[in-house]
Amino acid sequence: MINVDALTKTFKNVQALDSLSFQAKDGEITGLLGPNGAGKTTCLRIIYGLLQADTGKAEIEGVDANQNPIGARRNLGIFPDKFGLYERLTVREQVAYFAGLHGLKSTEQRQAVEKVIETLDIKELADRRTAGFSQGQRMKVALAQALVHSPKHLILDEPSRGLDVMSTRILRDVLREQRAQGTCILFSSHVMQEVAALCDRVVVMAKGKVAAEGTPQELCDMTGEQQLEDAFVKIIGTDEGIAA
Ligand SMILES: Nc1ncnc2c1ncn2[C@@H]1O[C@H](COP(=O)(O)OP(=O)(O)OP(=O)(O)O)[C@@H](O)[C@H]1O
Repeated sequence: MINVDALTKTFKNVQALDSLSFQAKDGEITGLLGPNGAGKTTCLRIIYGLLQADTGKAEIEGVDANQNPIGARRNLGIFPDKFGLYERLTVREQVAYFAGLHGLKSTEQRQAVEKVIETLDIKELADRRTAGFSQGQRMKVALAQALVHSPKHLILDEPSRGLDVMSTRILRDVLREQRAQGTCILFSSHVMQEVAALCDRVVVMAKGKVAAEGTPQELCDMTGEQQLEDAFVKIIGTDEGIAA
């Protein structure tokens, strides 16, 4: 489980997070939905230990991400907002490198790399260097890096940005498979269809706070709307920055 407890973060005079609290449970896909600038990336970066919160804490399976980032990351697969790939490495080398960072060695590492290459159906890419890869191909490599150590928690920042329909479907299938295996999945998005299609629970964020949370049906019920899109607009007070 991921537990976000009263996180605050200020950049100079911008309050990015304002006492943000929510939980993402195992075996569920939790969507962090909010307009541009709502604080989604800031929140995810604190969870994966890249940023220090001013106050509050983020815990992965009870491990504090700020106090023990290495311990927290052991349990975490990260699909970051900018996936920098090592363009001189082949896909296989790259995924193996990440497996190594997570402590997988020799046979165990080789098996994990081959397994994730097979799961994501990227055998044809495996021995190519990633320089010049398309957005969808880069996404698959980033996903392979995130999954290679079979993490119990998976965090994805705007995972379907720039992807075509086929790549988006592959991504969704992988996330559903991971959920079926009990993985705790947290992803951010400002695309409503994506959230509606995938999420068990939605945390609607605006101005660094939780504006509402619940299942898509609960969000409709609490706003008296039939369509999720209308519910979101009512909760946030505007449709600016949210994509249908
Ligand atoms: N390093 C930084 N320095 C200054 N301001 C920052 C920094 N990182 C984030 N911010 C500000 O904090 C606020 C929240 O940004 P954040 O990137 O977390 O939002 P977001 O919900 O992920 O937005 P988007 O959907 O546009 O990616 C914004 O006002 C942003 O400009």
